Amino acid sequence: MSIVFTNRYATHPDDVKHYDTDKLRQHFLVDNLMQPDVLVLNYTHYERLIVGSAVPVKGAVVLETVDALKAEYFLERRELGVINIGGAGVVEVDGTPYALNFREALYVGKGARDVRFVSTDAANPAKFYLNSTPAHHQYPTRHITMADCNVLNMGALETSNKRDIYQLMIKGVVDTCQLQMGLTVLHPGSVWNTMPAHQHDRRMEAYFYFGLSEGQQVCHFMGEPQQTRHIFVGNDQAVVSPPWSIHSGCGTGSYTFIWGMAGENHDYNDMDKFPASALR
Ligand SMILES: O=C[C@H](O)[C@@H](O)CC(=O)C(=O)O
Ligand SMILES: [Zn+2]
Repeated sequence: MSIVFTNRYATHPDDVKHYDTDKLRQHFLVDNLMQPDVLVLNYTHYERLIVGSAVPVKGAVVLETVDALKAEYFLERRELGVINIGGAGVVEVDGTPYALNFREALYVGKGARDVRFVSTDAANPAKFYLNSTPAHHQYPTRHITMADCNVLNMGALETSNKRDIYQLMIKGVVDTCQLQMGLTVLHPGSVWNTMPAHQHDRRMEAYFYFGLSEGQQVCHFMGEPQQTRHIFVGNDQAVVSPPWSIHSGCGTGSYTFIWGMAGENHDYNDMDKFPASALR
């Protein structure tokens, strides 16, 4: 197994106004996820959230620490959220195995020393999406299934945004220091997510898109509401959303995405909404 590590600094909205397509992609698109037998870690300087992945095929992928953390072990001062979007797999936390099926999640609290990812069947490997943020308190490690989580039924077919938001790591379901994560599944025929769009200057967010058919893309909208930009996103790619940015997408086909947030509070509903007519 090998490690791919990238470092991404934060941006100012006045600066981003002047970015062309390539520069927007360089700063916000994450297109190196889900590489077999690689621990992928993209360290963002937005709330120091790490966007990563582990796809174990030949053996286990181990959550090794990296020099940038200057930590004895990866979760010495961090918490971790894991969601499996592939075949059945197991996450071992200090020797305790947690079986994670498709769309199931694991919260791993600060202090876990040995975390490793394994696929149950190498021919249909698990694909673990990872978000990790700094933590200052140790909360218990928890396995969360789709049945355990809170579900929001949003949108309508008439507005092409009928979708179900599965809040896997959310206040009331699992205790975390700052991490919130969930899955949003679009109904057939619906292509818009997060419309009306919103901003939450208290928290950053990352959107990871998957389940797209061959050749399909999601056009992800970002920027300040009055100064939007777009990024075309392919399957298994993510966009890092700064606190000042809206984050919304429209697919050329159906898709699912994982959202992960970190920042000031745990109030999922404290977003500032912008109707389509307010966007520029
Ligand atoms: O702050 C919350 C996040 O942006 C997402 O949960 C929104 C979302 O999945 C959707 O509306 O489709
Ligand atoms: Zn949001």
